[in-house]
Amino acid sequence: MSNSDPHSRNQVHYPKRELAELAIINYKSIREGDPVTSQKLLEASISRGFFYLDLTDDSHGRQILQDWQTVLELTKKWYDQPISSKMKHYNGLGKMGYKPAKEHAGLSSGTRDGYENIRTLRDDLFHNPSALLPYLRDNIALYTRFISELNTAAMKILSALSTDLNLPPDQRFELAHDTSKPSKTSFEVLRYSKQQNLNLNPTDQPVDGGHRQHTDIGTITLILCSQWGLQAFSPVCPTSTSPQSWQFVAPLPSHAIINIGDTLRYLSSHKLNSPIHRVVPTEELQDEDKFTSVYFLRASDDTVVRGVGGEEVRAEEWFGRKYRAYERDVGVLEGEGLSEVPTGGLGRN
Ligand SMILES: O=C(O)CCC(=O)C(=O)O
Ligand SMILES: [Fe+2]
Repeated sequence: MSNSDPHSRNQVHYPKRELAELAIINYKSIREGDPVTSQKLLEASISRGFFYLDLTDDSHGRQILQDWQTVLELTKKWYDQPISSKMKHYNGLGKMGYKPAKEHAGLSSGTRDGYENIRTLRDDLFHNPSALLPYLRDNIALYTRFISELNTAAMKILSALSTDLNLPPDQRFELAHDTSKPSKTSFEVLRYSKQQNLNLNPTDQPVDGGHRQHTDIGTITLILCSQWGLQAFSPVCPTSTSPQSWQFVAPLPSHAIINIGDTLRYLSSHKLNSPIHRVVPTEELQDEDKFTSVYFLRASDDTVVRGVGGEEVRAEEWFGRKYRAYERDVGVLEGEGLSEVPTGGLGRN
């Protein structure tokens, strides 16, 4: 195995963790339109729906990595204020601004999630800066550059996939992402509180924490994270007879983690896979909070797709339905006939 192989590299430190074997896609090659890389990208998007994007040997990739560090520093500082100050920026479920922990269901029935979130809508950044959180507005040049680069990366991936799938010009995925139309595209930074008491729970009851299993709502998700916790469900096909398991997605330095979301699965007539994933607290991280920075590229609000059960749904409506479902406990969702929503119809809630 080569040195850049995520499995050989991480097995040394985490021998007991089952790892997801994901393809590594070189961003520079995607930008240059290399057909071999593009084919590899398509295969990864059809199979796991998860892959790494190597940002190292491209100037735009390096700019993303550099700006991410500055954004993280600013965000960590913001998170360190008292909850009462942060709650002034809470605008409700699925809205821009601050989200406190426990708003969504947790990893198992009866528990709640373990992360706070700051959501910035791309539309606010470009068209309505007065709606931004003040610390973002004070650094608007940085955020504009960073989010523009993240958007370019996500759009390059979409465009390569449209070409790989030989889509006719009027059905290319890019067309559903017209930036002159409103969308729920957002940049978010999640903070998972450290789980210091995880293994000291005397009753062995499930505890609050992590991020419930779900599929993402939009088209392309680009994750920047240097800490463990993200897991992908395997096998990807719910009807497969091979053993089911959760596999860790190892954080690789200087690589983004990309996954496909529901809307792109629907737009591709279910050819591309929108993988089920979750975040679990891990023992090694109990002395520090985990931060995940994510760009969620989403189709414009008026995009119509055939979703769960083949019925038509607007992208905006799918967003609202997912958030209402994320909030509800698994048992409640079943009672309401909504258990397919968090995983986009992939059969596990
Ligand atoms: O925190 C992570 O690693 C992933 C977060 C995630 O899956 C999400 O916000 O949709
Ligand atoms: Fe997700």
